[in-house]
Amino acid sequence: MDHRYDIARRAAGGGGGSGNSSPGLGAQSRRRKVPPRPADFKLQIIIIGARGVGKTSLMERFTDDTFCEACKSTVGVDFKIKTVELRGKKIRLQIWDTAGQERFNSITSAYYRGAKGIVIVYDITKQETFDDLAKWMKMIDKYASEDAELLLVGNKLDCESDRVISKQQGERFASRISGMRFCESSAKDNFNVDEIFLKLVDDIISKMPLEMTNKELSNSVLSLQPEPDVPPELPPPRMRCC
Ligand SMILES: Nc1nc2c(ncn2[C@@H]2O[C@H](COP(=O)(O)OP(=O)(O)OP(=O)(O)O)[C@@H](O)[C@H]2O)c(=O)[nH]1
Repeated sequence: MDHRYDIARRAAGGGGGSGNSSPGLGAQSRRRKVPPRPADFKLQIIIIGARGVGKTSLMERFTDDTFCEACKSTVGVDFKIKTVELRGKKIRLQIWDTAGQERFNSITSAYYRGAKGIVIVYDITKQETFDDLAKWMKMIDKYASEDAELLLVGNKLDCESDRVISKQQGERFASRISGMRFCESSAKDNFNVDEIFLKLVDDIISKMPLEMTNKELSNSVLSLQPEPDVPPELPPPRMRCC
């Protein structure tokens, strides 16, 4: 793990309150929690890729440090929030997990536009999930913002003995697309998971104009708004449970 990346714990209560309370205040006041410092801005990241490659597992490993062996397939979209600190900024990440099944493409495509970062996942043990990458790239070309950062991820690295896609193949694919990064991960073994998201966020903020990272962003697409920002024509995302 690269220690430049410092994941902020969402400090609900910030130390339990008792250490910050005046002794003369009543029980009600002693219980009052210190509000966490608000995030400086918000970023949306979307995870795409074929069915069963581990999109939900990567998201849940990153946000909750959990792994589900037998997850249900995502229907439409799901999301999770995580706040991180990078380059002295507190960033609220809204991570959108999309269904890999083709029949949901018309729903999931609506979430591409607002994403500043896109994680494209394949399964290193399944050839067809790698072959599908061209299709996902077409979706990106059609629906995503041109300046979105792209990261290709070969997941299920713990299944090395079943590997059919070499690391070089993944690297080669990514090298053909301008600015696309590549890495392999295991949501199961928690390998490279934080790195995927934090590197992507670091890339995004390093390319943002300084004034956007420095001051209030009330008029920008990155401004803090009530969550989630569901495209207006869509129903709210399904809250998935394993
Ligand atoms: N061995 C191994 N299994 C994994 C890993 N990541 C996910 N899985 C398993 O792969 C299956 C599918 O994982 P999901 O996270 O639901 O995949 P998904 O891409 O979100 O699937 P859809 O929602 O159908 O698009 C589950 O049984 C997971 O437990 C991994 O890193 N290693």
